[in-house]
Amino acid sequence: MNQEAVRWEDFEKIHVIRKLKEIIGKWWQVQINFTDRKGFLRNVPDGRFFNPLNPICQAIVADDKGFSKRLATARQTTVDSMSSKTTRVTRDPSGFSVISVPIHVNNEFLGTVFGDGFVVADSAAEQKALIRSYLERDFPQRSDLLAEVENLPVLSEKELRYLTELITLVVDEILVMHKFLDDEKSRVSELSKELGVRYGFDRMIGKSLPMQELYRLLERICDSDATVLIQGSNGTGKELIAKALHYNSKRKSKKFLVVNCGAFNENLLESELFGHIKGSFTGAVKDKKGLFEAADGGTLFLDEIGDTSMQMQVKLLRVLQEGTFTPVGSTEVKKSSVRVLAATNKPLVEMVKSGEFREDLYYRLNVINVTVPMLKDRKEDIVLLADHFLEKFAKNSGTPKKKISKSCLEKLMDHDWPGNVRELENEVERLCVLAGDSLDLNDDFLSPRIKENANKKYPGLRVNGNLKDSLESLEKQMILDGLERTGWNKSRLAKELGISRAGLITKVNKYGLEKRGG
Ligand SMILES: Nc1ncnc2c1ncn2[C@@H]1O[C@H](COP(=O)(O)OP(=O)(O)OP(=O)(O)O)[C@@H](O)[C@H]1O
Repeated sequence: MNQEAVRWEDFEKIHVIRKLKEIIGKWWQVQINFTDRKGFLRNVPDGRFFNPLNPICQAIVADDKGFSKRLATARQTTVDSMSSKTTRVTRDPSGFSVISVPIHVNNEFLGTVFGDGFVVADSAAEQKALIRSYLERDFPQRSDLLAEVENLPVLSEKELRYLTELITLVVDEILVMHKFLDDEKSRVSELSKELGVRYGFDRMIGKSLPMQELYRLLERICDSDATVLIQGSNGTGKELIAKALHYNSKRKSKKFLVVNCGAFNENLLESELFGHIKGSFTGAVKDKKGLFEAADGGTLFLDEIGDTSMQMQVKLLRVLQEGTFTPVGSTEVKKSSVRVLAATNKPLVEMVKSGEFREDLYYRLNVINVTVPMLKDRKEDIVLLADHFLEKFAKNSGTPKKKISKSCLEKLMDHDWPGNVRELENEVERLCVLAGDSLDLNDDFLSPRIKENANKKYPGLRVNGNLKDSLESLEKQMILDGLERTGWNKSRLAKELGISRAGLITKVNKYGLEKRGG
């Protein structure tokens, strides 16, 4: 796959990485996290989790200012690691040691494996003093924390080497995973055979565990005549599943017909499903076959079944139980051998309880239940799906296939996709259209809600409201972080920020960032 995303969430699922993190935490109370190429901490549940064994670090991240300092340290360390290619052990402004090992895949910098919350033997006394004064200044009420300074893990040179080795093992695991991803596409068929992994069923795409289970279920039920109830949120692929069931069944040479039960009023739906005879109502100028008759021998897909009235539910029950129905205005009982598939995004069980849906019909429909997972619960499918939609767009528009940038794909992975696969399909199409002739799809073209959502994960960056306020808040944050990082060395920071020292001093005064007590 030439455009794999960095799958930060998946790193946590790798057994070896989990074990290594556990060991590092247990031995040295060092919390291992990942930073992306911009230095943002990833996979930090709730944004704040920190090694519970280290009470000082816990207190720091629970405090807004302390947490933002930690983020600033992670950011700066990552930026410094970008060009170094080697492990860096540095110190954050509060006195703790920080270790970061860069992750490079195919010469591309992806981010770092980042650890903090310890001190090193050589400078332990000096670091502890710094930490004490930091705690006294920022946590004046927490004298208990001062006592904990003595319990902080002090790493000897040898231990630091071990720690580096263990973190490098974490990086190695990540590289192995990326290698696997790169090779993945070319090995799809081989893998399918070796591991029994399915990348699709009919035109359905997805290789996540829930989709694998779904394919297995579909395989087992496609040839049966039993009614199937397909449940899932909007855009999860219910209709696609219904089609796949039909075209993989012995009925495939017969018709597959779809009716959206929510789109008709009671009378029209009845006529649509069962047909009518001429003159049975105004506008019935000739006899019309209903879908149950037209789909005889094939499959009828009743979409939005949760939207049908109680009267219609009685009629549906009859045709499902007896295979018979009567066209509107007729007395003739007709027979049909149709396989019925029904779908809904409504909670039918609840509706049965509240009396809005007939229990007998529910059981009659739900002989086999297929529940389609939401896209946010199978994010590993996003890459494959996006690739599939890029290919589809290229084919339909007769243009070369475009490529989604890594950072853009990362944002797609961060989004929760309330509209599921349909929303993703629309987003990829939008990206392709907005990119015009360009083959590279980058963040600029993403929908604002997806961009915003990604930014929300990074505290400190405001993306809504007044532009001037947002820029000022970002400027203030950058200056504060920089001052702390450089130990209030304004000349150095001014140089780093690319502004004059006088300009920096004006801004420091404007934002009231003068060092307290200094
Ligand atoms: N697993 C998948 N692989 C490829 N395309 C998919 C997949 N799931 C959904 N799609 C595509 O996403 C779009 C929405 O799917 P579909 O209409 O089947 O969803 P639905 O659950 O029936 O939606 P609704 O509840 O809104 O009717 C379609 O274009 C479909 O082809």
